[in-house]
Amino acid sequence: MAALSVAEPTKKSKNLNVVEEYEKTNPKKSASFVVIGHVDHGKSTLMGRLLFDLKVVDQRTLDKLRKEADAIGKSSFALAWVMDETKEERARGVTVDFATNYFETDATKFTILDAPGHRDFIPNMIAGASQADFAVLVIDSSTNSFESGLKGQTKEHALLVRSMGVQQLIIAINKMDLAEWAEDRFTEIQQQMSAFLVAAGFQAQNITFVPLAGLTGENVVNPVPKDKAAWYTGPTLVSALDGARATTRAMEKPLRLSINDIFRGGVINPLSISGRIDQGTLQAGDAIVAQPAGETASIKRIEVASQEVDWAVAGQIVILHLTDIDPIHLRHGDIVCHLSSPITTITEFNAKVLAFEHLLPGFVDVHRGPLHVSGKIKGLVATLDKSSGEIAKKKPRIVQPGQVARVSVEMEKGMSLEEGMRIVLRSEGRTIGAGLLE
Ligand SMILES: Nc1nc2c(ncn2[C@@H]2O[C@H](COP(=O)(O)OP(=O)(O)OP(=O)(O)O)[C@@H](O)[C@H]2O)c(=O)[nH]1
Repeated sequence: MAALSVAEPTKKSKNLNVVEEYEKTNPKKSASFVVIGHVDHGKSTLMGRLLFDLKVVDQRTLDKLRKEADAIGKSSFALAWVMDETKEERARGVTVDFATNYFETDATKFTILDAPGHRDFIPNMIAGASQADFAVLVIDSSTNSFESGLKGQTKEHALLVRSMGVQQLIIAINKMDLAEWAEDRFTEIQQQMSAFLVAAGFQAQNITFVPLAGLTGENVVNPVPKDKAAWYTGPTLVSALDGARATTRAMEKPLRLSINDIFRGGVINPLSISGRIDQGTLQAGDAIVAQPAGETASIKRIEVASQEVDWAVAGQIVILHLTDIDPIHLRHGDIVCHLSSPITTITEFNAKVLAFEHLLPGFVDVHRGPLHVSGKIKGLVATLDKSSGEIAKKKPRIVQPGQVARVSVEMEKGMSLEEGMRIVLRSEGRTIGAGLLE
């Protein structure tokens, strides 16, 4: 008698044309963004306000947070805690996902990547920015705050997301209540920021400025009343978010999904992974390989936003339940590909990077998403013009902070990388540069 197999049979693929299936659904646009800005400029409060006014968070939750905040004499923090609250909620649920928040408007499904308020903000921000379609830069407009932010993280964050390939910015000029909704204050900040951002390589038409107040809510979801700011006729934050250009969904490209989380040992789903599909499509029954582990598996079931689905496309964050896999070698940060078109694993590359500190040939850690490998900058190929990308100077001896340069890098071990991927160079725990693989 044949031995009984305890393994569940591999699910048969329906062999769908996923791109066609997707088009049939007449899909809503979807977009993801990071929230950046100097400490205390109001990032968390603004996102809390947005989620509350869009009714993602209900009055009861906010009342509860208000009570807790009042109890420690910090009533204004209730809105800022909304993001943490939704995170915790999710952590208690079954479909634990990374620290993101979802919301929808009539036009768009949004993902807020990298909820602000993390202690270790820069590395998180880099990870978030490397997946973002655009960034919301929050600036405190009140007296002296904008100015001190400029010396602090306002510029640094803007440069950082630019170097990670983010091209669109929404500038939330916040705390306008404290600036008494003064038009000249808004204009002053807008002019200074525009000059800086254009010099940093953003195109003026890709930057939208919105005056608002996260704490009191004007111009976030609801327009500012005319008696407060008759001079402003532009969009609210939500309409600016809706107006952001649609994601270029790289659906036709080979599947690439960076593993964000691995869940082992469930009874129904012994091995599941989550992550965002950066490009390509997938469907139940697909044969996949995680690189560089080289671990193969079959997709048994797919979940998107807690719903079981037959397929998923670039831009979606998915949970994949896998079979036929030996999970030992799977790692956070591995890239899931179709078995038929795996990503290459390389040990050398050229990259276009923005320097945060002086760059010289020498040792660096190369980070891609959550993974990193030791390596070295072999050579400084050229410095580049920030806006045109043309060569400014060949073989510089050193690259200054703020400059963009092409560098050649060698790694001690292979990493799965390909053109267009975003990498970060760190040395002694500090980010010294970030950019794109060429
Ligand atoms: N008056 C006024 N105060 C605000 C506004 N938005 C935020 N604040 C206050 O500014 C302080 C900082 O707000 P947070 O939302 O914690 O700032 P953050 O940028 O998220 O701070 P970190 O996460 O620590 O970087 C809090 O006391 C808020 O209540 C606003 O629109 N008006």
